Amino acid sequence: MNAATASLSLSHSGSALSANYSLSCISKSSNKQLNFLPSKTNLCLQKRISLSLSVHLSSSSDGARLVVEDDLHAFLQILPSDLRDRLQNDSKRGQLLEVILDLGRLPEARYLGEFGGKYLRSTEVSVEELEYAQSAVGEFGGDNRAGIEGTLHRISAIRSRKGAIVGLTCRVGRAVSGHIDMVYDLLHYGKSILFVGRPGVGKTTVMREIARVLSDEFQKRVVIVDTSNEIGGDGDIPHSAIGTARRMQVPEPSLQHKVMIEAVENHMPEVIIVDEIGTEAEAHACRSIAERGVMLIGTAHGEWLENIIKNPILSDLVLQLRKSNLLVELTQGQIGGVDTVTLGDEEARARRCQKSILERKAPPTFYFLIEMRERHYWVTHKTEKSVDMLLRGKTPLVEIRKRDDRFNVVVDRWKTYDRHDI
Ligand SMILES: Nc1ncnc2c1ncn2[C@@H]1O[C@H](COP(=O)(O)OP(=O)(O)OP(=O)(O)O)[C@@H](O)[C@H]1O
Repeated sequence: MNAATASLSLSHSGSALSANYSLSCISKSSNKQLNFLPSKTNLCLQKRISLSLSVHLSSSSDGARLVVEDDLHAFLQILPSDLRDRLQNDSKRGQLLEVILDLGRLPEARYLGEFGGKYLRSTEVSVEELEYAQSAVGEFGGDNRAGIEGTLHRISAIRSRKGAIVGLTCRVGRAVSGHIDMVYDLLHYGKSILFVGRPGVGKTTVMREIARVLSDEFQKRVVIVDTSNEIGGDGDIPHSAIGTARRMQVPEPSLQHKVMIEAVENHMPEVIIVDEIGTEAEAHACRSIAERGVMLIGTAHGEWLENIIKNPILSDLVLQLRKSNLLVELTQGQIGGVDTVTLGDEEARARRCQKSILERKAPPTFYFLIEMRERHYWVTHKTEKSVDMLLRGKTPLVEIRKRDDRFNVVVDRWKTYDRHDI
């Protein structure tokens, strides 16, 4: 795998910066020029006077595949100056995931994957340093998250009982182009897709790229319901990483479901993108949107499809039980909060199944469910089929999508589902 890093700095003073930049490289195999970034990007920066973009390329030996763009310079500005200098010269800064600032503790940097974490100095974080960081970021919302205007970085606060900020988790946001290869073919179906995966595996980052590809390449009317401004970045003008997708901000996280419905009723979207579906109201809003024929791209916390089936709040995303008139009793199910339908002998014989089965009464809201096990290792379910198999105690067949050591996407079809194969 080849990797290249390019740094680009732009300086400006005034209210708006119009930057012309393009990045291209020559594919070794075809000798073709590949363009990764738009040749003209308008960056409206109200306050910042300089901008530094780091662009990292991860590529296979026959051509570039992934372009990762961060704005680490803006991120570093909110940190104490000694940490800023240290991270600026850090050889692993391309892998920096988060900086943790907890009052009275040593500041820590956490890196992607195998790089782990490390303390950044031997003295504790002070109140003043937390206050400085707080003043350098936008306002914290009801979900205790804030951003840095014009960037994709996310700053999350931990508060004392009195409401004072005593800890900050500062996450580096990145715009990634090329990772969409993992699911590009699925987008052609126009069906809803739910991504699940542990925190930090890259769900939001992939939402962003899907928004861009569906709006710019597929020419769809895409609306992002952006609860903490994490997909489209902080500020009223969304980041160019979402392409021409429109972004609706959410005044208060508990209103996410209302904004989802408002998006459909007022703005005629063909696609709605929503991160972190976590409440019953949001799950119902998803169903209602899907029933109106709008494609949904969403994420939820949980590692496996079974986590969603067993979660009484989210299970509506993947199944809805049918109360068959053939049922003779309803008992507490073998699967989490799901009920078991017990069939009469005749019906069980006719269906050649056990007497106790679990049934859906409607197709799942999300046609595909993707378990993001690792950044480059995804398990794809056809939700309806997999749910039916799991409810009957059988093992579904799935598709494994991963990158090989040359960074090409490899799709293994008809694989037996195994929760522990990575
Ligand atoms: N393909 C990628 N290449 C490089 N960095 C990436 C990639 N995908 C994600 N990242 C980085 O990994 C970190 C976590 O990504 P992201 O916020 O998308 O995860 P997440 O699964 O949405 O997490 P959470 O559930 O906590 O919101 C971010 O710093 C992001 O910039």
